[in-house]
Parts: sequence; C-alpha cells; structure tokens
Amino acid sequence: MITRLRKESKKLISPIASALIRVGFTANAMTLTGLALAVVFLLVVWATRNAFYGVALLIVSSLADALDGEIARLSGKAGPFGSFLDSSLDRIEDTIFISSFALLGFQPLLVSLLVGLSLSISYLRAKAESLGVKAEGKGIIERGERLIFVAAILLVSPLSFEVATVLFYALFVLSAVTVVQRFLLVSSAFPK
Ligand SMILES: CC(C)CCC[C@@H](C)CCC[C@@H](C)CCC[C@@H](C)CCOC[C@@H](COP(=O)(O)O[C@@H]1[C@H](O)[C@H](OP(=O)(O)O)[C@@H](O)[C@H](O)[C@H]1O)OCC[C@H](C)CCC[C@H](C)CCC[C@H](C)CCCC(C)C
Ligand SMILES: Nc1ccn([C@@H]2O[C@H](COP(=O)(O)O)[C@@H](O)[C@H]2O)c(=O)n1
Ligand SMILES: [Mg+2]
Ligand SMILES: [Mg+2]
Repeated sequence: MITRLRKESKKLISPIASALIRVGFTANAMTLTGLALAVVFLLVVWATRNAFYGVALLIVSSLADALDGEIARLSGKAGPFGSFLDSSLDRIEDTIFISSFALLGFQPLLVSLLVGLSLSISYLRAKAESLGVKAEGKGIIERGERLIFVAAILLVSPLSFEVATVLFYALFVLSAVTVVQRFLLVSSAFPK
C-alpha cells in the first residue's frame, strides 16, 4: 500500500537527498547507515528494555531506506549492486526490528515466526521478480506498512502491553495473509 505513496513522498525525500548529495553522502553510505542505526536500535532496546527510545532510531533508519534510492537516482548512480545491497540489508533490518519484540515480553516463538513471515514476504517478491512476475505493491502489508506497525507496537508497549499485543497479532495475521497473497500471485501466473 505505502509503495503507492512513493510519488507523493518524493516531495519530502528529494530535497533531503539532494542536500545529502551536496555534502558528499553516497547511496551506499546511506544504505549502510540504515543498517548501523538498526544495530544501535537493538543495543538501545536491549540496554533499556524500553522501546520508546528505539522508535526514533527505527524512524531514522526507515528514512535512510527511503533516502538511499533517491540519492542513487538523483546522482545517476542507481544500479544492480545498490539494489542488491538495499534489499539485502532491508532483510537484516527487518529481522532486527521484529526480533526486538522478544526483549519486550512478547512470546519468543511468535516473534521468530513473525520474522519468518516478514522474510517470506520479501523472498516471495524476489522469487517472483526472478520469474518475471511483478510483485511490488502486491500484498496487504509490505515493508513500509510493517515498519509502521513495528513502530506503533514499540511506541505503545510501554504504555499498554495489551494494546501492543493486539497490534502484534494484527501484524502477524496481516503478514501471513500477504505471504498467501504473494504465493497465489506467482502460482497463478504459471500453468500447473
Ligand atoms: C498509531 C501511531 C502510534 C503510529 C506510530 C508510527 C509512527 C512512529 C510512524 C513510523 C514511521 C516509520 C517507522 C516507517 C515509515 C517509513 C517507511 C514507509 C519508509 C521505508 O519504506 C520502505 C521502503 C522500502 O522499499 P525499498 O524498495 O527500499 O525496499 C524493498 C522492500 O524492502 C521490499 O520489501 P517487501 O517485500 O515489500 O516487504 C523488498 O521485497 C524489496 O526487495 C526491497 O527493494 O520504501 C521506500 C519508499 C517509500 C514508499 C516512501 C515512503 C517514505 C516515507 C513517507 C518517508 C517518511 C518516513 C518518516 C520516517 C515518517 C515519520 C513519521 C512521524 C515521526 C510520525
Ligand atoms: N545503495 C543503493 C540503494 C538503492 N539504490 C537504487 O534504489 C533502488 C531502491 O530505491 P528505494 O527508493 O526503494 O530505496 C534500488 O533498487 C536501486 O536501484 C542504489 O542504486 N544504491
Ligand atoms: Mg531503499
Ligand atoms: Mg530498501
């Protein structure tokens, strides 16, 4: 869903990306910055057991994920390596952000299953694209939506663990639905 925001978000993202290019930031440096912020996020949540501080890091890391591509495009350096780096590090960041729930009292088994669902959503897109099937924008909960859910759960958990748990289960179910949607998208594209 949020992928459709891409055009609108350019108004916000492009000026920041241009300024960063002027001070010498490269797309790959921004992609790596997103990962570094995710690692710091995990250390902060581990040390404080309170996600409130981590949310700011998650937001900036997410912003870095939106910025890296824009820096690449505006500097005319978008390419296959950057695409590989961006998507690969996204998976590590997704793993880090979701795994932090285990530090906040969520059921570790469900947390690990949710990590698996999140990675499966992205794997199915990658496999679909390798078979020539477009999967971008397909599925009820893509990465942008997942990040928003994760941020909401982290923000709410210190205030009401019950509400955070409802959001966690909602994210879990929506992620499972997205896996099925993307699976059906690809399986229906080819003769059995
Ligand atoms: C109810 C309240 C308590 C709500 C609380 C939540 C708030 C705190 C808001 C949190 C916002 C923030 C945490 C998340 C939003 C930012 C996020 C939308 C930006 C990153 O978007 C994802 C990015 C991913 O696309 P990309 O092509 O780089 O990567 C692909 C993706 O990983 C695919 O995954 P999937 O398979 O689809 O799951 C992989 O398959 C692909 O391989 C891979 O390439 O998208 C980039 C462009 C976005 C579409 C544009 C959106 C930009 C944002 C609007 C920019 C602003 C974000 C600010 C940080 C928001 C500030 C919020 C404010 C503080 C409230
Ligand atoms: N280090 C990078 C990061 C990204 N790219 C290019 O941008 C595309 C992703 O754009 P987003 O707006 O979704 O981040 C990616 O597919 C690459 O083409 C890059 O070249 N180098
Ligand atoms: Mg990106
Ligand atoms: Mg990305």
